[in-house]
Amino acid sequence: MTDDIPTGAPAVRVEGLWKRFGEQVAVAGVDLELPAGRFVGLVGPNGAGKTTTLSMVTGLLRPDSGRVLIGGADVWTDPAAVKSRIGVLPEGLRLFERLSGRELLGYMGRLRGLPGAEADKRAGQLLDVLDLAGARHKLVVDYSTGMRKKIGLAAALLHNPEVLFLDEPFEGVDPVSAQTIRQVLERYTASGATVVFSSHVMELVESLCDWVAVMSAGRIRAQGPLAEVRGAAASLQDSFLELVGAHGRDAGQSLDWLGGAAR
Ligand SMILES: Nc1ncnc2c1ncn2[C@@H]1O[C@H](COP(=O)(O)OP(=O)(O)OP(=O)(O)O)[C@@H](O)[C@H]1O
Repeated sequence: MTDDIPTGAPAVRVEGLWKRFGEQVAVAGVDLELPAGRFVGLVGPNGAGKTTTLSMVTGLLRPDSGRVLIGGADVWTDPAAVKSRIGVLPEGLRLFERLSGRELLGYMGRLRGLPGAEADKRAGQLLDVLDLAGARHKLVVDYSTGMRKKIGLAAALLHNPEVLFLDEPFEGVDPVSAQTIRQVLERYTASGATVVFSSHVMELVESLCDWVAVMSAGRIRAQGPLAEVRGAAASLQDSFLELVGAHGRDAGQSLDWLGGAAR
């Protein structure tokens, strides 16, 4: 992995994206240019606008204004061209709860236009790799949080998309499965595909991503190669706290009633 500036067309281009919910401006003019073949981390504090941005970028939520291009196709004017190119694991993913894991993947593969035999083959392979083979006949409604993340990831990967968008993909996933997911995603980006994922876990982003966008209060505060965004800071965490203005914030000192000594 290198930190050079990309020369090819970006995998994802976002121009002037805005979204308001009543009085609340959730996304306030976001511009992004994400190069192909990168592992991109979108980081920001709670309420920064990450989920809202990813929802608009993946065609799940209509922006108030702005434009999103994926592989040159406009998400909102040419959705069919975009949908076949992307895989999405959204926050609070809704699944077909009354299907088993195996049935769900077979069905999703067919929905994505794969021939039945190919859909079933890929479904079986993904269930094996993600350690869900033992639960393939269990109904999705009975899956744990981590299992739901993994089956959602499998569904997003089935059609081998060019760009994969993942909202907090490691939340609720055990360390062994997290390592597997990591390896699957690293292999996927090494072949030229792009992963864009949101996370609060800076160490994870620092160890996985080679490109980072930092968001706070609806705006992008920094974006670029990991080393550039980290700058002179000791860690991405330090640079993040600096960028979102969290250094020097009351870290609980005012809660003088809290703790055994105060009793
Ligand atoms: N459907 C909605 N209706 C009203 N306000 C919303 C809605 N969705 C998001 N918001 C507001 O928009 C802002 C951005 O929310 P968003 O979920 O995009 O942030 P986030 O960065 O993903 O946060 P987190 O890390 O906590 O998941 C927040 O202030 C949130 O309250």
